[in-house]
Amino acid sequence: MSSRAALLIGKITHARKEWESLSSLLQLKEYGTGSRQDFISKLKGGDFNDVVAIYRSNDSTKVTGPFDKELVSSLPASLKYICHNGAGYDNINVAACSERNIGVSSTPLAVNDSTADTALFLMLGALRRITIPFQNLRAGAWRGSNFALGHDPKNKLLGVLGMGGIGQAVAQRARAFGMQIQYHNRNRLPESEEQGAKHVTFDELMRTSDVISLNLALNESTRHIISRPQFEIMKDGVVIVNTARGPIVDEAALVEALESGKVFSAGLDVFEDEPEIHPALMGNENVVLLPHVGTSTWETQRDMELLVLENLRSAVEGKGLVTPVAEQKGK
Ligand SMILES: NC(=O)c1ccc[n+]([C@@H]2O[C@H](COP(=O)([O-])OP(=O)(O)OC[C@H]3O[C@@H](n4cnc5c(N)ncnc54)[C@H](O)[C@@H]3O)[C@@H](O)[C@H]2O)c1
Repeated sequence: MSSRAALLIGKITHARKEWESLSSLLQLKEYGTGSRQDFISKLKGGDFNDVVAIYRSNDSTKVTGPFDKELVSSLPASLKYICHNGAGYDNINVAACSERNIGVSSTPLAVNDSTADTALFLMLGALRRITIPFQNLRAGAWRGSNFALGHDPKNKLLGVLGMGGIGQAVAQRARAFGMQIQYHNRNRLPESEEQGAKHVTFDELMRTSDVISLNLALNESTRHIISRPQFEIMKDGVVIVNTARGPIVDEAALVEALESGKVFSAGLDVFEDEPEIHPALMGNENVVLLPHVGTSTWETQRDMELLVLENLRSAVEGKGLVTPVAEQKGK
């Protein structure tokens, strides 16, 4: 039996067999449930001293809390890789991991289709202000007295902020609905990959888009990147779709912009203080709300788990991580 171990934090639901097959390479340990305090005391007590790679499930932040500086500094010296299940990894302090030479991977690509499908679902729902007839029908009022006409996506200008894997999948789908596409990204895409989408400045995207889809990662420079000054310059009647991360939008400013009519409607899968939802969003029938279910399909959940395991296997076999996080690419 190998003296090296892998540690699963949280659960694997769809690729259990594939996880167990790693036992030919490594000893397999698990920390399924517990508390941050208990986890840290096990780390300090040496229970995981032979662990070279961690599989970190998406929901395990509920068990251990974020992998912040404190937790990263308690990880065993043997640890070389953290393979995280999730495209967003804002609950891992990557700089602290890099300082300790710990490689971190996430699960981009696998999430693109289901998250983009969710964005389109929210966009179409928001354009139609679908919450109103949804609620009225279930209340036995058929369309209801407050029912009003919505808007078509056709010929509208969609602004994609963050043209990575999900942003591109959103653009591809929106094109099929007859939308024009413009985008702003940290780095402009090669022209061959733009598929007709126009690269514009952040300001131009804010000023001219009919619908704005948020598809960028959350970090210190993108927190509240959409706040009062941005709402002020947007077109009257703009539609906002957020499937990225809640804190990218200043939620209080969004509430004001919805209440003033500046924003026609919003489709939100993510919130600033999940699972708490701003009461003014909850009470606003012009908002379509989902409880962070962007990747909640059988196919995508399995693909994500398999990609975490692919990263873990490749890393422990000495071939490096397959999908390292952006901050560590090329290292
Ligand atoms: N709702 C969900 O369930 C769900 C599912 C998957 C991912 N997400 C979120 O979606 C985000 C995007 O995922 P992805 O896989 O497309 O990531 P990605 O890394 O492929 O794309 C993000 C893009 O944003 C760009 N970017 C970063 N900072 C920017 C800035 N300040 N201005 C403009 N562009 C900027 C990057 O250059 C990159 O092209 C993730 O970080 C995650 O938080 C949410």
